[in-house]
Amino acid sequence: MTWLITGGAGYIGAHVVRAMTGAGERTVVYDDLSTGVPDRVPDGVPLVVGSTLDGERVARALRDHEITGVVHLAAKKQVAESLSLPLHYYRENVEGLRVLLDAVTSAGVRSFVLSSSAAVYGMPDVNLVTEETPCAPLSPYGETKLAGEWLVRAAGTATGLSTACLRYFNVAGAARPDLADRGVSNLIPMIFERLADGLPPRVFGDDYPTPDGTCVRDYIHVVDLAEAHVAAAHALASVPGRNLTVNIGRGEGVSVREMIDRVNALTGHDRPPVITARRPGDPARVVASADRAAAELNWKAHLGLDDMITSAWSGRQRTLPDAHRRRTRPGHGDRLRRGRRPGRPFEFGPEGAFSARFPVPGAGGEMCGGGGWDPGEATDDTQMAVLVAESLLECGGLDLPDVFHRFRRWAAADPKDIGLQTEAVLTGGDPWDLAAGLYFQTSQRAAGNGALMRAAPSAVYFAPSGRAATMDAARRLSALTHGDRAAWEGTAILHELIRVALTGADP
Ligand SMILES: O=c1ccn([C@@H]2O[C@H](COP(=O)(O)OP(=O)(O)O[C@H]3O[C@H](CO)[C@H](O)[C@H](O)[C@H]3O)[C@@H](O)[C@H]2O)c(=O)[nH]1
Ligand SMILES: [Mg+2]
Repeated sequence: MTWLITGGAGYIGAHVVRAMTGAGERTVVYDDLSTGVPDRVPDGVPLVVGSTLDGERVARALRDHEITGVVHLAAKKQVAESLSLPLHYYRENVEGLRVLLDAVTSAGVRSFVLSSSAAVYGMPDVNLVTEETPCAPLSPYGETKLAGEWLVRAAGTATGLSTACLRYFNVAGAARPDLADRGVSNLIPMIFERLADGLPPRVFGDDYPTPDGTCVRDYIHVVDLAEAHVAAAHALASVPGRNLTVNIGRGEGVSVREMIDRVNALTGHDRPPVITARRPGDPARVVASADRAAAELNWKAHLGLDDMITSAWSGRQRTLPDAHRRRTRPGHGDRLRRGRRPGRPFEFGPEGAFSARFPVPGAGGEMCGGGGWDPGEATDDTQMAVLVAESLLECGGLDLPDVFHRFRRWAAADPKDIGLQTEAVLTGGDPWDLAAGLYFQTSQRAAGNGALMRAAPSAVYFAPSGRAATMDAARRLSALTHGDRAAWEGTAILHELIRVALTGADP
């Protein structure tokens, strides 16, 4: 069979592609490259750049490559982000799936495997979660996964399409360092971040009703998870008209504290964690019953926690080497001449990636380059804007020390370009709330440009809160790197203009 793997350039997708080709299946990757990276697609596997919201492009890919099965992994997957951008999640995860299924059922595809999540269960009050445990998702993300399962099952029942919904538990690890997860929003990468920064890992609450008081999860190696897709593909092919829903976990609980201890031990650290407040919405315990997977898919996990940790650690060493190794900094020109680096969605995106994700009717244009930047490459200002956006979403609001910390880590990682003032403030080693002011006192100079250029995410984020909140946040974000009040006011005015443009409010 020939399988279309949507999201095949992503972290999990890249592993699924390799497992499927390893099992002798032909594969084609379909990915909008919003978070996927073309480098992850193996040689010899075609890559079609497109969104699943683009029914025409999907239909053509199904036809051109004579697709007989689909594994659908393309989706948004950040729980916190889904709380602030629910409509975006419904569009990408539900509408994107509906359009895809429309094309799939018209094209005569026989099998469909959906990437679902334990997030459909919400806060399950059971020792082991079976597929019969009631679904009560707690986030728009989990809702979109559950709604996706409904779409898939209904389409299967109506048309005879064989379907499998795989409910992933907590995925970790990598087959090879270059395939590792590049995100940092889950427990293992977050422990790594803290250790690498010389900080104690954080435990989000130790007063849960669990043996050591910390949350318990079922961690599954991405290589095992990928094999579960092969097993599902085979199970569907052997019995047409099947509708399967299966947990993909190990059936073994690991607490946050146990995880931190193990990471410390395996990576040569000795940093006891700090206990912080609970993260809202975290269930105490989510551990799979893996019985149905064994019975229906003849699959079970083989790899353990140590493999997950050590393989993820090797991946991190490879993708973020500069941040913690380099102490001496090359000159500005040298930095601008440096070649590729792993990065943001459109950095070095191949032709077509931008317009595929953001189709503008009537405009055939792609981004242009200049000033040492390639077309579609994220400049230093854009990189800082992304840091602001990530901090707002991950912290659930304005956390100035966190933003400054992200800026400083970015500056220390030798970015391709950085403003002189921004660099001085971020690399000087002064505390976050003093650094910009101290620099201004001695230099008496602080251009407004840098703080202005990263305005978009905070302006969009605070727009619903009104003018005062928006301008106040703008000033404080500006003040992280710029000591001059003129810079703060300029940034505040730009925020307000964006807010007015977005909401139609009276300026
Ligand atoms: O620095 C950290 C990071 C995480 N945690 C804790 O570690 C546990 C695991 O957190 P993750 O964010 O790694 O994973 P979640 O279980 O919250 O969420 C994962 O499982 C969900 C399903 O339940 C969804 O699929 C989601 O996409 C996926 O990230 C949680 O108790 C969390 O509070 C900490 O204590 N400290
Ligand atoms: Mg610049």
